[in-house]
Amino acid sequence: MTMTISHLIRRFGPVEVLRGIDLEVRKGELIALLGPSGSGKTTLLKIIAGLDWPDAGGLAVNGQDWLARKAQERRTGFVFQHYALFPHMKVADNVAFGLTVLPRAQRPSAAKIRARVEELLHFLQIAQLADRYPGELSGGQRQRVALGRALAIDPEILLLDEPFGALDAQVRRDLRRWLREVHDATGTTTIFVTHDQEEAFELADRVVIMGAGRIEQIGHADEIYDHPATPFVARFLGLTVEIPVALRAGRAIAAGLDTSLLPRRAMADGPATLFLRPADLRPAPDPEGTFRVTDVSSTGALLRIGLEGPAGCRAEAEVPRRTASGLAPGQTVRLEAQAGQIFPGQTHLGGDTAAAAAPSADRPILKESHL
Ligand SMILES: Nc1ncnc2c1ncn2[C@@H]1O[C@H](COP(=O)(O)OP(=O)(O)OP(=O)(O)O)[C@@H](O)[C@H]1O
Repeated sequence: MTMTISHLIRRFGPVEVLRGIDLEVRKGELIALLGPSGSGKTTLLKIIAGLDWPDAGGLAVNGQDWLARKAQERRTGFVFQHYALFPHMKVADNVAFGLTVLPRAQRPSAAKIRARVEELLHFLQIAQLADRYPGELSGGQRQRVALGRALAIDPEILLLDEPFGALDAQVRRDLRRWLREVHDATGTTTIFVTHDQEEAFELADRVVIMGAGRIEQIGHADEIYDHPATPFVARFLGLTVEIPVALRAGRAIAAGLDTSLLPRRAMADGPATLFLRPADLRPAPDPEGTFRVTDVSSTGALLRIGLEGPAGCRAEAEVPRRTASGLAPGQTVRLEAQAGQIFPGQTHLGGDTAAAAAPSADRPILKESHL
């Protein structure tokens, strides 16, 4: 199955919650929709499932218009964060449910349903839970059962909305690996919503980053991590330090900032902003330095160094505690950028003032290349 989403728009009153979504999902793919709360991920998933309808745009599966079909006619499997399994039904009956309510003409015989459920429970490694009630399961076990229930009908597409969101970190990690194995074995095209970057990057074939109703970037985890397409994506991925620079012949230049480790960029000269992770900024004591340490705090392994630079520019560096000597409040330092991304325009003083902060759809995405 191939899904084509074209220029989908959804408004709630005056608010445009989906602002023109274009996305092609390929057969057998596991796609993660990643974005902050309120970016429209769940709304998009609900439209795909037929639980909500767009104001404009198209949704086609294998070339057929899915917006003309009711939810029951789409054969989607849906798993929510808090999936309400039927509490009065045993696990096996919960998993069988979708098959038992099929129209008579499509419904398998009782024996076939039993065999299918047994096979699925074994496959999902929850056969030992078959006779338990949902109230007798852990959160992780419940989500495995919920996935079994969604898979029982052999869905065209599996939609998962933060399915592990309510579980603790270790269980989440285990379930993530398990889900990837299940996906690889079934080949079911899957869309997975999360706001957890690690989860999206580890699980998905392709990650779709959403911000405020728009797709900001689509790509493989490594590609997005190494080359965030917009300032929004950069910030979302933790490049929270923004230093105003001048671009000259592809180099970022700022007083007291060594950028010689950064590759040259094929970008026009002019004002720009260097985005970095705090761990990629190395401060070194220097009486001539243009940045001043404002505060130092320790996490045990790391020191967090607050910095203030020219024109009130604020930055934060994170350095291994054992390697950081002489960094105390009041000390002037020079900075070395070990990695970072450059976007045109300046966002200095924390204000989103220029091109660098404008929504991506309003300006072309710059392709960066190493000269
Ligand atoms: N039925 C509704 N009526 C009005 N506004 C809605 C409705 N459903 C969603 N919204 C709004 O649409 C926006 C997008 O919501 P959505 O649930 O799709 O975001 P999300 O990215 O899934 O967020 P989260 O990660 O918190 O679930 C939010 O601002 C939300 O308040």
